[in-house]
Amino acid sequence: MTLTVTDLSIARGGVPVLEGLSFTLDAGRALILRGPNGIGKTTLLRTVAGLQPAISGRIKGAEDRIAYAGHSDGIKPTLTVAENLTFWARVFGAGSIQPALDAYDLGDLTDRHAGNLSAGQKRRLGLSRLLVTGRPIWVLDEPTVSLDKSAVAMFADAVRAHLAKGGSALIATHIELGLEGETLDVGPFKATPPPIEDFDGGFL
Ligand SMILES: Nc1ncnc2c1ncn2[C@@H]1O[C@H](COP(=O)(O)OP(=O)(O)OP(=O)(O)O)[C@@H](O)[C@H]1O
Repeated sequence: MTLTVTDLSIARGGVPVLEGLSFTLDAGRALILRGPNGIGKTTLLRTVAGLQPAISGRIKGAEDRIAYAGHSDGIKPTLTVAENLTFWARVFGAGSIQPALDAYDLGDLTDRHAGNLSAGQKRRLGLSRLLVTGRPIWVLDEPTVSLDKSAVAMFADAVRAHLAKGGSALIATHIELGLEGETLDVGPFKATPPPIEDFDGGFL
């Protein structure tokens, strides 16, 4: 099923950031979001993931189908790596955590408390969580932050495998991931700032 975003306008902190944005994301495809810092990529991903409402527009095909990985790793520091994945697998009703451990080379860290992992290891654990959700649409915000070169390759491999199985991915990133897919520059959709209605010209 295709994710369809139509004429979407979104705000952050009450301030419009993007307007008139439309795109589709088909099964088996990746869409890479580009745009400068502060343009509204995170706001767009949060809106698509259902974490905040849009000002206007429509999002179709997202209901109960999205796994979101934002800036925070979303891990539970007092649980071990294996316990974290088992927790999420139970939440989503998924099976074995082994494929997730294998994909991100976490096998030697299974009994380590997540709070004691390095930043890159935490990020690998956070991304491995996607694999136990069973959700078809991955919505990912700067997923490679803190990852070294080999971990970036693990991530790209995981996304390719997900797409090959009919999943899809919407990814905001500033780096080149080497993934096949389309790119959407959100810059042209920057919202027009609202007029300042109570400005007192006499102040000048
Ligand atoms: N909690 C908040 N309250 C008010 N404004 C915010 C909040 N978080 C972000 N903003 C503002 O909303 C705008 C869009 O931010 P957003 O995080 O969506 O941009 P981005 O494109 O993801 O940026 P980056 O590439 O730096 O991650 C920015 O101007 C930002 O300063």
